[in-house]
Amino acid sequence: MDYTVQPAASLHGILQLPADKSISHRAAMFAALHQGRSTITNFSEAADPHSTLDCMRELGVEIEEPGNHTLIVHGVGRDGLQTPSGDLDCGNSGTTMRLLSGIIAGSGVSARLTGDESLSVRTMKRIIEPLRAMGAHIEAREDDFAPLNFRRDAELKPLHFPLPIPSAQLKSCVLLAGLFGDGPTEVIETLPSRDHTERLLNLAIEEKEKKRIIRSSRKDVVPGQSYRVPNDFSAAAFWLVAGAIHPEAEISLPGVGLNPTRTGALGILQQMGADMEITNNDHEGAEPVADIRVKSSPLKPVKITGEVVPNCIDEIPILAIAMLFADGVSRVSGAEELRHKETDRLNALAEMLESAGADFEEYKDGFTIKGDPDFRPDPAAFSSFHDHRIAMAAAVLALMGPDSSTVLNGHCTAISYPGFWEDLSLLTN
Ligand SMILES: O=C(O)C1=C[C@@H](OP(=O)(O)O)[C@@H](O)[C@H](O)C1
Ligand SMILES: C=C(OP(=O)(O)O)C(=O)O
Repeated sequence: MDYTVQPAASLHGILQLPADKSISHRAAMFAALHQGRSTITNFSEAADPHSTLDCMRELGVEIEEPGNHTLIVHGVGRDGLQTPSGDLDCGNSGTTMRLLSGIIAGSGVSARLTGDESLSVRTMKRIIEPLRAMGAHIEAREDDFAPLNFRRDAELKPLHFPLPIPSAQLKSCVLLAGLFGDGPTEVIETLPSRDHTERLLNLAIEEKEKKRIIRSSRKDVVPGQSYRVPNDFSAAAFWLVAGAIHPEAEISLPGVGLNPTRTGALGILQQMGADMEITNNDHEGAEPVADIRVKSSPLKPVKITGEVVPNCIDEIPILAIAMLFADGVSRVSGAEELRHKETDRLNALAEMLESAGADFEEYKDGFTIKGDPDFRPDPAAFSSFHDHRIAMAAAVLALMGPDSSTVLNGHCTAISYPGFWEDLSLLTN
């Protein structure tokens, strides 16, 4: 479905954001691996975490959804997963496929993991290699892509694994497989990526020579996952940028997850001069949360380099929109990973910004944008590339236009943010 976006005269309101997608996936998976009942509140209503729920049910885990965003998971423990009768359909969700692969490999259950058109062309070699080194048998299309077929005939061996890319999905996959092994599996991280897995599983972490060594083994007790999932910082980022670039804006976002391995975009927007206030700092389980308020702000250009990219990987499309309205040239480098998401996000941004008439140059690992506080995007029919984050970035850009624009296939926002279009109308009316 295509969505028409009218230019916004102002943006005002308080938004109840969707629950964090990364934490929702993990809450459901880890609750299943816990022996006993977990009650998770504020579980995400988005499509991706629901792909995870469907897979866990296929694996024999009883999950109740009594309403009001609550989930009751009757965990079966590490040895209680059952061979599924059909495929495990991971839908559009890279997190589901990569994390679940670690669990499937470890548990020894034979299973076939499938995905939609987008997920079926995302590389899985990164997880196949370490899982094979641990002893899992995996067959994949072209030895890289879904469908993935898993089989195992002996206990997994522990692995000492320096992460070749700063990916939280890869880190989590290996640590989850490690949970089933007798000896400790060690993942060595040089650039920190989101650490929800370590926090929620309470894994041992050693800091050594600026590296983090994270260990998992069968000795780790999988704790019950009874807590409230914080609201999604990655969803908040769209409104933080919209509020900062729009000349008549004030937006409040209560209860947002502010895990420091996720909030690179907050620091970047602060550096750009965004007028943001953070109050009511608190915790939901192992995760920090706070309220954020943003107001219209003159923005300065910024440089984002590879070291901070893992902490703002999903926010780079919307940060590019902020850069369009900054007073000068901004640059992003070390972000080649964006080419391996739901779509090639560097290419998608290039096409979006070209249709909008922006001054943009794409590189192999990033881009430069010549910003202008008076920039007005040309009205256009923006392609979403069926990628939720590209669709939402295009919508925020369209709010700044002189006339209405369209976001094609804008319903894909439901992958992470089912109420996105309603929230946009709430702010503009
Ligand atoms: O672990 C996670 O929940 C995620 C990790 C990131 O992917 P990579 O690990 O591939 O960087 C991120 O882009 C994705 O949206 C969610
Ligand atoms: C890349 C994303 O998710 P996943 O890898 O889980 O599909 C995302 O949500 O931006």
